[in-house]
Amino acid sequence: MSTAPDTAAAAPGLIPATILTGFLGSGKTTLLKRVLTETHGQKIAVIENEFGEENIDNDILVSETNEQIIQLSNGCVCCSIREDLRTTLADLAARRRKGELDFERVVIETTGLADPGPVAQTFFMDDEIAETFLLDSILTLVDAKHANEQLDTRQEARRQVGFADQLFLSKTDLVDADAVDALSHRLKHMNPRAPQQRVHFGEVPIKDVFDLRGFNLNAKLEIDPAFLNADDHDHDHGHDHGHDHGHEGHDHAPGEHCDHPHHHHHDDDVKSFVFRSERPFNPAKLEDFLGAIVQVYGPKMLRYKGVLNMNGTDKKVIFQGVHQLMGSDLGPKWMPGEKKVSKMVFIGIDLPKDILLQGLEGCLA
Ligand SMILES: Nc1nc2c(ncn2[C@@H]2O[C@H](COP(=O)(O)OP(=O)(O)OP(=O)(O)O)[C@@H](O)[C@H]2O)c(=O)[nH]1
Repeated sequence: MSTAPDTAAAAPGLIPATILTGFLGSGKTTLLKRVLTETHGQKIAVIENEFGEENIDNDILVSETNEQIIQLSNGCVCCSIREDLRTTLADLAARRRKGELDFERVVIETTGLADPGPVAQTFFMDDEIAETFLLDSILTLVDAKHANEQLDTRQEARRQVGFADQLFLSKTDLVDADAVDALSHRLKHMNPRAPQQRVHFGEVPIKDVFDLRGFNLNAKLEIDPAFLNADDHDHDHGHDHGHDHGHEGHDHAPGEHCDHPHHHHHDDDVKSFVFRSERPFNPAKLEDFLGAIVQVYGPKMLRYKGVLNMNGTDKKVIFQGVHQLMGSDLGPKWMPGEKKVSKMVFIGIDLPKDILLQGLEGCLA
């Protein structure tokens, strides 16, 4: 059933790789999930890089597809675990050669705070990787509802736009047409090279996602002279991660194993923490509590998501939000024997962790 990609002949033996990026909550997983569930006959290996230690996207993705999903957690793929990405790619290629794995392409979903530059570098810096993989393109999701603020305040968001070979504008349904046009105009100024396309809940034809061959090293060098200078990647162009690199007082610091702490700015204000419980939630209490919390802290709540055990259903409840906007879906059933543990991750700026954790505790049935 498997259809060989028609561009395979152009690059015999090289496995195309796509980097999927975009700020927190911009719709990366939504788009990827659509791509994985579409019947295109292609086998895709997915490398997921999750912020924080909980692999919630995995639960969302794996539940409905049977693709090969590899998790890179406990760090951000663009810095502290870049070596993990290299070894993961090398390992995937080796297992494919041995016939243990069967896939035609790789998608790397970065964290919403990743700088795509160093991720892309991996494909050029290492001979083994360069001889096996071909960086097809960097796709960047832009959240039409929140992009202006993100671009104003977050360097990562700007760099993600700058590096894109293709820009997808998500959530245009949440803003009026003039606002989308204005955003589009702004993006055009930032990256005139990347075509823009509006996507509604990740709905995009597969031909607009794969085999773009948009990655042009020269174009990358234009925006980033340090691009091929791996050791320097976080010096010269202000690799200004807002995320947390394992300094005191931080919980579940995503960059705990970062071995270049001196390269990073230490005024990191973005932190994450996890709520976990084996007791089910009372849905009404939870809704009231979260509704009240987002009224107050919404602007600081960059991203929150979880897989919840909720009274009244035998299915997992997939819950997520960005700032004041939140929503939930019913996922697959809990498997027999599976521990019904609710997990929620919050990523935000100066969030009142204790208030949130205690409040959630109070919503348990
Ligand atoms: N209204 C609207 N919501 C969308 C659209 N695309 C995605 N969403 C919602 O936005 C939220 C975030 O989507 P995800 O796909 O999880 O975003 P993400 O970029 O993977 O998030 P992180 O991995 O946490 O950075 C979810 O609730 C989606 O259902 C869209 O086009 N319109």
